[in-house]
Amino acid sequence: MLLEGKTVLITGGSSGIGAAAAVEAARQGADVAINYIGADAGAHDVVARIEALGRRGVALKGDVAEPDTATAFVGRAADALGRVDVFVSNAGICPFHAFLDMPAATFERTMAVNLHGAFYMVQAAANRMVAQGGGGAIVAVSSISALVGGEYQTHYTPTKAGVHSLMQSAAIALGRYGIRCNSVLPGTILTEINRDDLADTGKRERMAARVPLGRLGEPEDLAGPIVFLASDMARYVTGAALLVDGGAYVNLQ
Ligand SMILES: NC(=O)C1=CN([C@@H]2O[C@H](COP(=O)(O)OP(=O)(O)OC[C@H]3O[C@@H](n4cnc5c(N)ncnc54)[C@H](OP(=O)(O)O)[C@@H]3O)[C@@H](O)[C@H]2O)C=CC1
Ligand SMILES: C[C@H](O)[C@@H]1OC(=O)[C@H](O)[C@@H]1O
Repeated sequence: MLLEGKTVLITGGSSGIGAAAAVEAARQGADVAINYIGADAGAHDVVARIEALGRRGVALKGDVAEPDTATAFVGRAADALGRVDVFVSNAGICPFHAFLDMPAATFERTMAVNLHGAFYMVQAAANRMVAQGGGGAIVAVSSISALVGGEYQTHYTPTKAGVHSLMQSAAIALGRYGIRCNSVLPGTILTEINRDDLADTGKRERMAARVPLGRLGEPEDLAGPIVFLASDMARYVTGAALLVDGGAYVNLQ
């Protein structure tokens, strides 16, 4: 098991990629704490799946856009589970909208959740790891959207580029403490975040058609890469970004 005896904290763990990563971390031997903002039923289901694997699970509600949520989540999770070995910054939103009439509130909320939230959470987790000693691993869920654009994502893609950049700089700042920082860059993964957008069958088929592996992703497709980067198997990997997109990015023609 890749994470035996470790404790893993994941933001946005109540659904989609975060939920899949939480359950896989438990399957790989970790106790897991998840943060979420509203989906009590989803969070409780993930905790039940963690406990069914014989591990401890904790769900803590809070808005990652609020700086205090970060210290509260890391502190309460560490109190419950003992320490913080792995931190996965995953919570995010993508309210699709055209550029020219993008409401300021939509732009600012997307920045606050996706980028500011990641910063506060990673900072709080890193401070805990430094204080407890022994190093650690941080994995941030960025996106293929850190590298390419989207017409209805002009507020969103900069946040994903920012998260990718945050991991690069944090890798330098935290290397001396033995804390590794990496990002995963998912392609299009079928989750709640894009359920409405991909209800457009034409768009969904066009998106799938550009994937060399022939399908859009499932949340479980991210679980292995996240666990790998979190594990000691990746002990000399830091500041790296791992595309998990079925080959979509390289498919120019
Ligand atoms: N799906 C995709 O195609 C891709 C997704 N990503 C990224 O993956 C990450 C996870 O998204 P995905 O699994 O797809 O989407 P989901 O909508 O399924 O999951 C989003 C998670 O984030 C939580 N969340 C949202 N806002 C907040 C907040 N303010 N504070 C705390 N938690 C919050 C949600 O909690 P709750 O359930 O309580 O609302 C939920 O647990 C995001 O960062 C996204 O940008 C990257 C590339 C592609
Ligand atoms: C939510 C989108 O479908 C998804 O988000 C990303 O980051 C990917 O690039 C997809 O566009």
